[in-house]
Amino acid sequence: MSEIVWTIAGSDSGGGAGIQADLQAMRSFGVHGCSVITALTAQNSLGVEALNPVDLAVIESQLQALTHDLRPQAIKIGMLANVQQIQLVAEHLQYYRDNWETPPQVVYDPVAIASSGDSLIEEDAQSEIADAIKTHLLPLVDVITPNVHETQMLTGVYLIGPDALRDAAQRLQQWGAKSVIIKGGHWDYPQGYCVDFCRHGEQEYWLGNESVATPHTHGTGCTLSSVLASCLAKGYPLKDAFILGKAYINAGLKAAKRYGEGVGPVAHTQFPVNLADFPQVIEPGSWLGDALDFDCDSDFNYAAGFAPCPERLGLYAVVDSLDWLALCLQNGIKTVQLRIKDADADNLEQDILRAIELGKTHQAQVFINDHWQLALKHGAYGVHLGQEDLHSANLKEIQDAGMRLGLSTHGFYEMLLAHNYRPSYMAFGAIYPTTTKDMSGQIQGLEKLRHFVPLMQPHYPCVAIGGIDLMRMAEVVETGVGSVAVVRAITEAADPQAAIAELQQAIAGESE
Ligand SMILES: Cc1ncc(COP(=O)(O)OP(=O)(O)O)c(N)n1
Ligand SMILES: Cc1ncsc1CCOP(=O)(O)O
Ligand SMILES: [Mg+2]
Repeated sequence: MSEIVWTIAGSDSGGGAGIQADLQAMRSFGVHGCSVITALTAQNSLGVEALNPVDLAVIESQLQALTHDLRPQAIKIGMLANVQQIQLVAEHLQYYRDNWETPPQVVYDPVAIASSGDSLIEEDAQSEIADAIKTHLLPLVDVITPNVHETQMLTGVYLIGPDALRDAAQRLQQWGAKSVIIKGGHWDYPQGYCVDFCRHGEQEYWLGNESVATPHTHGTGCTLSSVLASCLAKGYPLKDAFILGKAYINAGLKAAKRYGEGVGPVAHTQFPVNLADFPQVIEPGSWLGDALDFDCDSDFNYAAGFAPCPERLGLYAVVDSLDWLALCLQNGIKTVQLRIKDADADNLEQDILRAIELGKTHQAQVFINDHWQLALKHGAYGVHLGQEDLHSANLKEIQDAGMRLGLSTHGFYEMLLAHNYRPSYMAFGAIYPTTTKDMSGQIQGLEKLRHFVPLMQPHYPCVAIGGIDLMRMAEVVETGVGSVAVVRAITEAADPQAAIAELQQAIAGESE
């Protein structure tokens, strides 16, 4: 545990929301949570009996103590009971931004109404509070996570459909929030589903799943924003944090129990491990995409379910020439990819044709990178595509031809997006830094690979790629991944044949 996350929020005497939920969620994601308490709410499962805002001087002293030591990578802000508290917290955030070398990422959950329906802000000052949030806080916020009611309160936009969510999110961005996640828990659109929307800069992400049938939803908003802050502190991209937050909430709702006579708390479980808890990435052309009226390009070629390939692909050589491909096959590698990045290469079609033939001669799985039309034309065993190819390649034709489809993924969001297509295998990368390709900002590391493999390997062969060599093979294989793809470990080896033999041994677990 090396990352620190602060929660600046209210205490919930009932133990289901506020600081009490935040610290539990942070613990589940392996970060150290610190707290700055803004109010001592008196509440139970039936409702809020008193707000009891904490004096500004007491909030200030907590912030000072944490500023002197325990500086955070991320801050989650929850209940701020009045305009003065908003101003004080904003002043601090501005100070961190101006004076700290690495200012923390700020996630703001603008808690206004508890799940019981009771107000969590001083009611007679609602419009002043909304103004103070917009003027002072939003310019300093990285991610704001309002629910439907809070979105309407802040923007005045009535959320009748997806375009209204887009509009409201853009307004919040215009007031300064870099990213907006609108939680659809109360939206029920389409009926029976929980759809959440994220606008990150200009990008849009929609996640959905069937609503979990439980009345015990207290603390879901606090929990989601705490998971987001924890994941951002760990360096995850927002879209991956969004996925994990939703999966954690779904698991918590399924495990939620009744305490008291009213609305029980969402349960706190662990880093999500069950695929069934993960949301669906909603794409145009999918059932949920249609239900939400997403524009769908006429040439969108959605296809799901591709021909299978062996469950464990073993050592997977990725090479850029026919000579290398032949050498790998001659030395017993059964999975090889021809990755020629120059689309105008003189002999491109000839090389692809020959690679396909060589694969057949050696009874090996030869995948063609990028050039899916030529792969189709010449009957390749399979193609390997990146996520950016998904909307341009003719997936239906690839599927109909019985050709295998391998897909690249970089993180949890892309993993779930790839899952929509039920590919033949899924690749995760880059596990380590590599000089073969610019993967800056996309290094996954072993910790994430340890999460990807148990989630996806029951459904697809999984491949680890990026910066893997003989030295690192043992720790990669230890994750359980059934295939390891390498470029330089073979092509830059002093003795490539010997390197292939050693890599094969290591992947089979036979090395010392
Ligand atoms: C096995 C395997 N995994 C990932 C990749 C990367 O593919 P892609 O994202 O299409 O990027 P380019 O290779 O085209 O640069 C791969 N080639 N093979
Ligand atoms: C093509 C690709 N995709 C993700 S990492 C990578 C390159 C892997 O090369 P190396 O094994 O030399 O690090
Ligand atoms: Mg590619």
